[in-house]
Amino acid sequence: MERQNLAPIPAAEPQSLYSAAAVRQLDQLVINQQKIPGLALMKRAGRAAFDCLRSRWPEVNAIQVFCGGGNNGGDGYVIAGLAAQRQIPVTVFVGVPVEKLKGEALEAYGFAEREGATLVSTIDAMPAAGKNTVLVDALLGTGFSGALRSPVDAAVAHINGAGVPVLAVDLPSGLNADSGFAEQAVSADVTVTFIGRKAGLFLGCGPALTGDVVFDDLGAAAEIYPQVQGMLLRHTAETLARLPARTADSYKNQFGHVMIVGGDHGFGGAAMMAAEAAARTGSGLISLATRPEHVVASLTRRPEVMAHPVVSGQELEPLLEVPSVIAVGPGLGRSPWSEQLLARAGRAQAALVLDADALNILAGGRVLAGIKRDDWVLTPHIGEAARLLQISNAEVTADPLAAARAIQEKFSGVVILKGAGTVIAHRDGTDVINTGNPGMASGGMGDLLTGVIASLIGQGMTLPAAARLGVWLHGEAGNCAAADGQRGLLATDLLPHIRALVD
Ligand SMILES: NC(=O)C1=CN([C@@H]2O[C@H](COP(=O)(O)OP(=O)(O)OC[C@H]3O[C@@H](n4cnc5c(N)ncnc54)[C@H](O)[C@@H]3O)[C@@H](O)[C@H]2O)[C@H](O)CC1
Ligand SMILES: [K+]
Repeated sequence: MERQNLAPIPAAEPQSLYSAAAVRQLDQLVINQQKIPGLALMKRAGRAAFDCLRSRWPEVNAIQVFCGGGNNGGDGYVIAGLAAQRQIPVTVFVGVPVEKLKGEALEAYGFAEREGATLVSTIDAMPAAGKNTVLVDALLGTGFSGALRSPVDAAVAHINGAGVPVLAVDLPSGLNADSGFAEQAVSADVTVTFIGRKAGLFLGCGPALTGDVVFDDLGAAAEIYPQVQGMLLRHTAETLARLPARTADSYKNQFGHVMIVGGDHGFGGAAMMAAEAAARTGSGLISLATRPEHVVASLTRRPEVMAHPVVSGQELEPLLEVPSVIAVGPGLGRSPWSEQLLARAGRAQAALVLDADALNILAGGRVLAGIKRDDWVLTPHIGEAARLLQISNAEVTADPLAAARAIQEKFSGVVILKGAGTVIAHRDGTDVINTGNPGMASGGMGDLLTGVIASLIGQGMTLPAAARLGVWLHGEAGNCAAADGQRGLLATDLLPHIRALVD
């Protein structure tokens, strides 16, 4: 089926993510072009955070602010001054001696002092946190780098051990603004971030550390944003409207033909799961090329799926002309049989989705060596990404954006690097989708995602749009299925929710 050349779907309310460097550029543009001085920005930041604190914890009767030596600390001093002005008892941990403070941070320190905040220079001088105490983490923001140095590390541990609500200013201290990597970091109930949403808030450890993310543009004008490069678009959802509508005269071919290739000895379930996910996402025709022993099971479980027994790549060849998209990988394994199937499918005309062991075989460099395709989607998790790049898992986790882009450069196509925040790298840029939940870290979830994405491509979406919508659908279905608890969540629990979301 000729894939309709659908224009990329305009994402619903795309929210932009930025690196720390890009936010500093935005900062400077606001100061220079809008003539808003840095101190005014700091006061707005402090005010935004303070107002968020009061609205979230109206019964607060004591505030403890932990200030670092930079402008993140400066924001903290503004918060302390505002609290003191309103007779809320406030104690500030002055993390860096006042003689080392400079510029706006020093002015903000003077504001807190004049308004009567209690300033202490050691952690153990901080009062015990009572029931209605709220802690404010203003230690580190976008200026953080490297491992936490003293006394910030002790302050972070103290905050995390206090057992009372925590508001993080701009970023939870210890979280890398670009990658979401964190070794030791504040765990917050809410993070108030300014001017630009940092990518790290939605990647890696970010979602687990930020609590709710509240954004305040501090008055930055809309025309400031397009001037900054390196925008990462965070799509909360592609509009579903562009999927072909199912009308009375629809015919099954119109919704694409997906073929799943996989299911080596003992792994037939994974392949069938992907086939079922494609069916639930709305594909008209689904076929499965798998080991003969899985054909009967497949036919009994899903008679709608056309199961083909294949014992070699040669047998697979003639089947490859028919589908509009082929997903290779669910339960594929790494046997000679597996390699033969990938070698053939990898050169088929149809668009491809490669997952799981198809990626591990590709990483081995013997099968499809050197091949690059614009019309394939690779869906590695951290370990598969590390193998594709021949680097360590830790290096991938340290900078998922860079890893996803590196894979895209090496193999072309669209790369979905799965994680707490999922990164989608493609020719025109990078998207981050943060949805799903920890309950989804169980077997079969990846097989489902493969089937969903293959189905959306088969229904005519462009590969980047199918990747964005597929990741979002998969995560949202996981959230719906986990409504009554994440423990024991099974991949098959998502299937009815996928169907409901696309309907
Ligand atoms: N445009 C905006 O987003 C606005 C941001 N504001 C706030 O300013 C900070 C960025 O301030 P900056 O001074 O550049 O950096 P930080 O305060 O985040 O940190 C620098 C501070 O921290 C020390 N430090 C760095 N790494 C470590 C480490 N590993 N261990 C210990 N200490 C470390 C460094 O020595 C400095 O003392 C931004 O996040 C916002 O909160 C503006 O106020 C409003 C507009
Ligand atoms: K902070």
